[in-house]
Amino acid sequence: MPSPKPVRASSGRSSSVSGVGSGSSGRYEFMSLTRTPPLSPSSASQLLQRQGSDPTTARLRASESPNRRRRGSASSNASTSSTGGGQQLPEEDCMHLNPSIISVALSSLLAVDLWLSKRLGVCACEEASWGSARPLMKLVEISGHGIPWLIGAVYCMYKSDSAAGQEVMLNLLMALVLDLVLVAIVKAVVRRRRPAHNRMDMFATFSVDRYSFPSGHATRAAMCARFLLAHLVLAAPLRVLVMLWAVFVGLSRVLLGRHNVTDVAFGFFMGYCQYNLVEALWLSPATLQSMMGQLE
Ligand SMILES: CC(C)=CCC/C(C)=C/CC/C(C)=C/COP(=O)(O)O
Repeated sequence: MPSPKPVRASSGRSSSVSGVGSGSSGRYEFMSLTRTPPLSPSSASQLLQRQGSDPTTARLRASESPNRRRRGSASSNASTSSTGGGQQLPEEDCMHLNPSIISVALSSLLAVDLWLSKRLGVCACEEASWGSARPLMKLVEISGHGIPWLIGAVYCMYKSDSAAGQEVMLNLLMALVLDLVLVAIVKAVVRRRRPAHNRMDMFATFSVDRYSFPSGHATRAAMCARFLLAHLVLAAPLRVLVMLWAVFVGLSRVLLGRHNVTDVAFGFFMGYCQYNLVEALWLSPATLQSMMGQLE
């Protein structure tokens, strides 16, 4: 069952077509019009038949010849369902006029998300209300960037003098690469634009990083925090610090205007799940030896 899709009101065709279907149901009639191929005289009359409840359309219908109208209603009766008012509407349009609760809930969530994210973007530029905190936020951004984490993992693996330490760092490296790949895939599929108030002045980004869903910093922060808490022996204050760091990295994405709230929330969720994947794919010395053996 097709569900209503968001309408792009900016295209020239959209605005001219929506003018035909004014009224509260215009949006959904407009949806069905946009799916129709370029209008020929016959398809135009079919479209007009589908606008039965609209006053403008009713006037247009009145100007049609009676013969044509009779033919039209006879053929449409075969494929229509009746409405409460006794009017006949194509089944397709009936479905568009009854958007599911889920799509309404999703649209509302996205509207709240955009509104809240814009309000929270208080460090989006120097002139913003918390603009003076922007340099600090950018430091937090760097602390969650992929490059320092990759360099840090390689350095620690190289410096570690125990096999256990090297194993942990190797798996952290694998986790970081996995995170970059998964985030790039989701960003490329979803293609959600960054907030309009974001300044694209991040260092070292891939082309998919022009998209904002999910936040790569949030996935990395959640995954790395779980990784460090599970594999490093840390005193309680340090454990709290690791968790606070992860939360702050996520929060800073919204304050800097880089992301909407939902990008960060989903990023945290995705990073949390990614850690489970890392555990499942854990590279032990035995696995590594057998992999090396297969390569030789
Ligand atoms: C060695 C190598 C290819 C490193 C690539 C590291 C890199 C450029 C990571 C991208 C990090 C980044 C800017 C992610 C975007 O984060 P969002 O939170 O803005 O989604």
